[in-house]
Amino acid sequence: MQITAAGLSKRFHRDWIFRDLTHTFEPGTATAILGPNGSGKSTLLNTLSGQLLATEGTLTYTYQGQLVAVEEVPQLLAYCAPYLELIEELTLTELLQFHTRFKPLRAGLTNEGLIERMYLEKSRHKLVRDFSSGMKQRLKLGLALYAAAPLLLLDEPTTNLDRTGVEWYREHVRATALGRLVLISSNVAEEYDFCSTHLDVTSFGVKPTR
Ligand SMILES: Nc1ncnc2c1ncn2[C@@H]1O[C@H](COP(=O)(O)OP(=O)(O)OP(=O)(O)O)[C@@H](O)[C@H]1O
Repeated sequence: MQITAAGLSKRFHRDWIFRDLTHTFEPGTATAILGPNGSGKSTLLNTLSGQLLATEGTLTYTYQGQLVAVEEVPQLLAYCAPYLELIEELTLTELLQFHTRFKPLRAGLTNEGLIERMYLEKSRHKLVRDFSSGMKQRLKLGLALYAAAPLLLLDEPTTNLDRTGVEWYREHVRATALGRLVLISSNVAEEYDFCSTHLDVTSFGVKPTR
């Protein structure tokens, strides 16, 4: 998946959140979107993925050499963010059965295989409502990282994770980033230190890290 932004700007009411981003997010690359609280990282992530309408500028999406209409982007993306909710009335097994019907897992991975990768075997039949906040975050991340989607969006991915959870995230994000376009909104270096590009939402100074 490739996203090309030209003069991209977003305003809420009278406030410009970001202005004039011109940048191509290349397939197979990972970009960290950085900036202090309230600077517009989540807004940029949601605008780039077509979930929020830009105030000015254009976005062009391509996948495997074909233009993609903005309406088709949701089918191609996997998203993990603190403000996205899980269906808490389902057990883990039920939730995976439901979720993977419209967001399939990558080839060769079964629901049971994903449960094992998330180390949630003992919670197969537990209601998601009764998961700890760290278990919920691991589940949200597992669903996004292991979805068969060429665009991966992660907003504050280690929210609620303990040390073991952070290490789990670091291992699995690297294992699943290959070949995808990955965008990570973050303030925590260990969430994005593998990213090849850093994009500061307050300045749009785009700099490669290596
Ligand atoms: N729907 C909305 N209507 C009006 N203002 C909004 C809306 N969504 C976000 N904002 C404002 O846009 C600004 C940027 O918010 P955003 O959530 O994108 O920042 P952020 O950098 O992701 O913050 P954080 O690091 O705290 O998650 C904030 O001032 C916020 O209040």
